[in-house]
Amino acid sequence: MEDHTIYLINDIGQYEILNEDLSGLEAAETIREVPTELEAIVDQMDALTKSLGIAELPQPWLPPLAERMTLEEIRPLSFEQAWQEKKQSVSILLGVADIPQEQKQEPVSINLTKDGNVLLYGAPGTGKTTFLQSVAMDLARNYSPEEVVLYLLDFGTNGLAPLGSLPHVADLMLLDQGEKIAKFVRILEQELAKRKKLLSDYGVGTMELYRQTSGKEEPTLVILLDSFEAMRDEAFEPALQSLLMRVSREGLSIGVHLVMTAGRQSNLRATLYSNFKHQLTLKQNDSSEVRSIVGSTPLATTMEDIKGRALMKRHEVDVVQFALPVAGHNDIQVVENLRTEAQTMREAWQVSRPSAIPMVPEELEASAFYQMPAVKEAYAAGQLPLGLDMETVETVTWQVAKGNLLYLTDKESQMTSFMEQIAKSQHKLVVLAPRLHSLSKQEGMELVSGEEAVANMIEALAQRVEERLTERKSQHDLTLLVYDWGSLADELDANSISSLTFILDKGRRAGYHAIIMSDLSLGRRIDSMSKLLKTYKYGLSAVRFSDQTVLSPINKPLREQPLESQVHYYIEDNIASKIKVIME
Ligand SMILES: Nc1ncnc2c1ncn2[C@@H]1O[C@H](COP(=O)(O)OP(=O)(O)OP(=O)(O)O)[C@@H](O)[C@H]1O
Repeated sequence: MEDHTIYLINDIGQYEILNEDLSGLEAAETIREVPTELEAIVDQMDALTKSLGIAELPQPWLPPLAERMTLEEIRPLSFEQAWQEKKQSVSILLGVADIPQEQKQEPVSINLTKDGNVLLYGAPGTGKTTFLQSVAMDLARNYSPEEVVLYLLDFGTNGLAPLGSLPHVADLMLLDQGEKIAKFVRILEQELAKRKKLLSDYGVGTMELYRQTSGKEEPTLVILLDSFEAMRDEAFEPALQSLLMRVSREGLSIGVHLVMTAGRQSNLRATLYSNFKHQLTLKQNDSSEVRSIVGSTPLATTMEDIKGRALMKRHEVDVVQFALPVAGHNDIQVVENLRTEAQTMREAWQVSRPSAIPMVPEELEASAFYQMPAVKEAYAAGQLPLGLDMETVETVTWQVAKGNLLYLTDKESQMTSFMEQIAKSQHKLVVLAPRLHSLSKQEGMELVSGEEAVANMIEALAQRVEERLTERKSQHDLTLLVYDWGSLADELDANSISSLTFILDKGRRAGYHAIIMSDLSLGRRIDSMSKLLKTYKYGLSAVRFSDQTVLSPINKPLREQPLESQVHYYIEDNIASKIKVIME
């Protein structure tokens, strides 16, 4: 509290009071705050103008931008209705811009069809993930899943997960799903190539012209990527970076767009970020970082520390408050409401949804495999399903026309398990096994073991093959299973081996097809049957190519990784691919 008393200091240094204390404060019992003169005058004028009934003049400036707003508050809409309407282009509503020099605040949108890609930077916790949530919700409410398809790459803190159930979302990928991301890259590469070809077939330069000339339409694909920097040093990084580069460069004309967030511009290559027409930034710790993104502006040093408050270069650099995707008093409520609305949209969309990135299950249970519709169909059609293609997830079956199938494995348990799988087929089966084996007799198959019995069976079969060849019967009649050739070979004499070689070599033309299971000792054997097997280019291998020399396709990987559990090589026409099998 200030003391306004004026004193005279006399010759002997004493204080003499010169004025009277007019504050009246001595009378007050407790004094907490004294109004300033300005406040007292303002209060007095306020009371006076009210008592005289004088109306307030409008303020010459707009109130400051709201710190929280939702998309719905800026532009209310019903998604059911919006999905029905045909639109010329795809745009996203970001929030509201403050333009004090023009005394206005206005909604800000970005037209993806026209401008392509968006890149938002920001220090940690400034609102990057929320921005992507809003972009996804705005797109989902305005465009049907037939018009816009979203791919979500969530390398941050799972912030995009609540959007997963939107019917527009083809798939959601997390940082630790490298295999899925690698597959996503391949799928998108194919999609880009397909779209470019569509345009060239019709001799047009944009998707809009393609729509007009062909009468057909492709959905706009939007890739939302949160936390660009987080993918550093991941195995998929080079492939994904090169895809992002391609999309940022070529995506505009073919309707594939990128909306991405990152911390700092210096973490990206200039060749990448310069392809983004719109680069925006939330608060940064360093104002020079802000200037390098939006250009020189005094606003760089005065950015307020408000969540979702950004700078965006339009005609000038403007301050923009991003809208929240949905209402909610706190983050938990926002996430809850996001989930609910995404689910409501999913239920409302009864038409087909975009295809997810096909992935085989981490662990393929035998029971689940046999329940798969495609597997059931294959068995019903008389085929033998071998496993699921790792890339397409389609069922791979034994193509009898391609020849006898060689199965190489160093585990007997895998041979037994494969045998059970074969026994479920409708083929007429004869199994030749060594004396010691762990096979149990299965319905529908004739199990022969022991030297004599096997030798007799081989002679009988060889004779039958001769007869059928003369009778010109070539229809698939019998499947011969040679179980554990490595052990069986040691039990057979030269005659039996030569007859067996004859059955395998000539039997196919007589409808006698064979599956041969062997351990890796096959590589060292020099009998006629083993020599024949070593010429096979059709088979399954449970071991790496670097561990065996029998099956050696032309596309052998240079640096071969160990095979993951339940993954085998499937070699057809000397080309290898990976399949997931139920053999463990
Ligand atoms: N537009 C907005 N309006 C109001 N609050 C917001 C807005 N955007 C974000 N927030 C709030 O700011 C906080 C951080 O948001 P968000 O997680 O999106 O930031 P981030 O930059 O992605 O963080 P990180 O760097 O940790 O990934 C959250 O509490 C969120 O609710």
